[in-house]
Amino acid sequence: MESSSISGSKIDPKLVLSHKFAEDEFSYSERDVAIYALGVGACGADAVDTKELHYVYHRDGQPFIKVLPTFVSLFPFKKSNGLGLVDVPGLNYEPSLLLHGQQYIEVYRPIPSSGTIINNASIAGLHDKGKAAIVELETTSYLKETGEILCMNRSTVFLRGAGGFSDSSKPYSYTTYPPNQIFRFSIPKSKPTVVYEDRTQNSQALVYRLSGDYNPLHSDPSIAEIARFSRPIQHGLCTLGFVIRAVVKSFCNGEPAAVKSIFGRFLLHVYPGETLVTEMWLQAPRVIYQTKVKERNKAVLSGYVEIKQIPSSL
Ligand SMILES: CCCCCCC/C=C/C(=O)SCCNC(=O)CCNC(=O)[C@H](O)C(C)(C)COP(=O)(O)OP(=O)(O)OC[C@H]1O[C@@H](n2cnc3c(N)ncnc32)[C@H](O)[C@@H]1OP(=O)(O)O
Repeated sequence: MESSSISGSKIDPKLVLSHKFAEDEFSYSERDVAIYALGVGACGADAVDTKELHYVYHRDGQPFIKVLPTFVSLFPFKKSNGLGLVDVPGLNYEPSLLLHGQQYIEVYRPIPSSGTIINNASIAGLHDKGKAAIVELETTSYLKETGEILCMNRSTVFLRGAGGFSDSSKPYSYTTYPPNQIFRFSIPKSKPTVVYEDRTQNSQALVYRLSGDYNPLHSDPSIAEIARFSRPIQHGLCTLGFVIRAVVKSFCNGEPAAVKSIFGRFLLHVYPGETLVTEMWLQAPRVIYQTKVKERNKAVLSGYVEIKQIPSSL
């Protein structure tokens, strides 16, 4: 296999994997946490929801607002040069054809409602899928004040048209992490433990982008068309935020600090305004989930959440 199908999309694995990102620092406030929560639909169905108001408001005098575990999925976007996958030597691709493929998150301690974070990023994987290249960006985030590790994000991007860079008959595939780190799961055939339905707003992506992912694929009809969609699509991480909020509500009594790790694979795009129906199966300590878009009856996301302690009432 040699060069790729889209001109200008040439990948040099050696160069890509040897790239070193500069350390990044950024701060966030409770306002950022609340805007994120609204962007992933918190209180969207019920403004006084007792399991959600604490994400956006100091309910009953609580000193800090609570932070959804997926808030940390924003951290890789806080790089000084934006997305983090631009200006990587040897990584040439057509940006309008980039799609978010998967997200894996580990949260090691309670997420503060404000703080200063230091990010360390590296390329953790590169795969040649022929029609596409897959790149995995791993970002470990530390609390600046104490130096403690807070979380890790592994973001997988699917670069349509950028595959075909292997120089042997075996497709190139490399990761820096052990394959067993991500739990292999299949969607159970049994009846789900909980089914949760949530309608996204027509303006959902326009609200979500204010949290820091300004890719015009999610806001600009002409860019969406170049990317081969009929209209702007929802950010994958916005959909993931909706789903994990449903898991926290259904299995953690609304307590976001109960979440240990999260995995999600984006199976198909979501258009803002569509209804997400999430089926969840409790397989302690995990909740396996699959989300479908009701209007098209298509699966759009599946994965699992690992929970520290399942309430005994479940
Ligand atoms: C700072 C971090 C950067 C983060 C990125 C930020 C940019 C954000 C962009 C978005 O939010 S885009 C919106 C969210 N994403 C989507 O809507 C994508 C939805 N998924 C799809 O449309 C499809 O799944 C796909 C990605 C186009 C792939 O479908 P396709 O039919 O082309 O693939 P297959 O033929 O089934 O498989 C080929 C090969 O690739 C592997 N694979 C398939 N899907 C994924 C995936 N989602 N993630 C990772 N890998 C995937 C699949 O296993 C096959 O590999 P092999 O099994 O053959 O080895």
